[in-house]
Amino acid sequence: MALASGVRFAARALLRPWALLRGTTLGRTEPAAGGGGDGARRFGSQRVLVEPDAASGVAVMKLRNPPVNALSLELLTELVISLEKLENDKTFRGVILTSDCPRVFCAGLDLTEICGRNPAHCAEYWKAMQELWLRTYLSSLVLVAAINGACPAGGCIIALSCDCRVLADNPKYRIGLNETLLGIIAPFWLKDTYVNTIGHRASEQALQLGSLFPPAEALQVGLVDQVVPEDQVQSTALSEMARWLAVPDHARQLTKNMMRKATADRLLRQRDADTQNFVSFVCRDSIQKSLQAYLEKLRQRKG
Ligand SMILES: CC/C=C\C/C=C\C/C=C\CCC/C=C/C(=O)SCCNC(=O)CCNC(=O)[C@H](O)C(C)(C)COP(=O)(O)OP(=O)(O)OC[C@H]1O[C@@H](n2cnc3c(N)ncnc32)[C@H](O)[C@@H]1OP(=O)(O)O
Repeated sequence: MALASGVRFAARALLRPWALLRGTTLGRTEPAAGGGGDGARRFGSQRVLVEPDAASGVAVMKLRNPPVNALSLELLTELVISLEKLENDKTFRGVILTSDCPRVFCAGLDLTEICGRNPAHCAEYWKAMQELWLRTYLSSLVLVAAINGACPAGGCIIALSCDCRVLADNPKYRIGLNETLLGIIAPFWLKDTYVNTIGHRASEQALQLGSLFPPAEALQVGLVDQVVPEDQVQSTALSEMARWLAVPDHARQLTKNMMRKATADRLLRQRDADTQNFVSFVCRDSIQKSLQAYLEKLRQRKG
């Protein structure tokens, strides 16, 4: 079901002008630096770099939307399409998601997509966010997040929808759902994903407080599976991948589906209502004011 809706979304995206706007170049293939054969060819789009390794069946997908990988509409669209491309290619069994931007894995929702925008734009944006979550949460591929930077809010959503998370041991790289501190509320499907990962009580506390966990605490609460020195994030993600790929695909995929389907179905059943909730909530004057103030604060705070 999610696959069908993903295909529909991708087709829609390709037909819609915004998918082609601002320099999006989907499906470009080019040799990796220093690379030679098929396994070293990389492809992707302007904001998502894919480095496939056909021999191992693993692709590294890098978010590159500088300066902070904010989830713009274009980035969301390109992530969905790149993932779909890998899912449709039977060569690939696993994807490592990481950042191409220094110090930041992903800054979450691109606040400029919901500040001062009209309701139709906010609705389109939120549908793209839902689609990325559904697509990653239910992916038949093994997804490992190699978290090499700060990972707040929407960044944490992406990491949580992976099967496994490896975080670089740097106190500046905090991870969590800090929505309440912005005066906004995590949607129910994100809350469910949090609860599925760290349990009810820990989620209740962390969500209300808007906690952003430094690495040791993130490990302790179960938000990430490994914390390693920064220069070992990629190699550890590859070792984790090998562990997950040692399991026969069909058994692992059916088990993943059994564990996650109910959570995804809950959103699929009320996707339109969730979109309407989001739009009416973020378009309120009071919410717009607090988002605007938060953006201003970010712009003034340097370093
Ligand atoms: C009743 C209720 C009913 C219904 C509810 C329905 C729906 C719920 C509603 C909403 C749910 C939303 C769920 C998800 C939410 C989110 O993701 S919100 C976004 C949260 N993100 C953050 O809080 C992170 C903010 N950013 C940072 O903390 C830092 O930037 C960083 C730690 C990521 C990186 O720090 P630095 O490297 O120091 O970089 P700078 O801070 O200097 O930033 C550089 C540049 O980037 C701009 N920027 C940063 N983050 C964002 C962003 N998220 N969106 C847009 N722009 C961002 C920042 O302003 C700087 O810009 P310039 O000054 O260079 O112009």
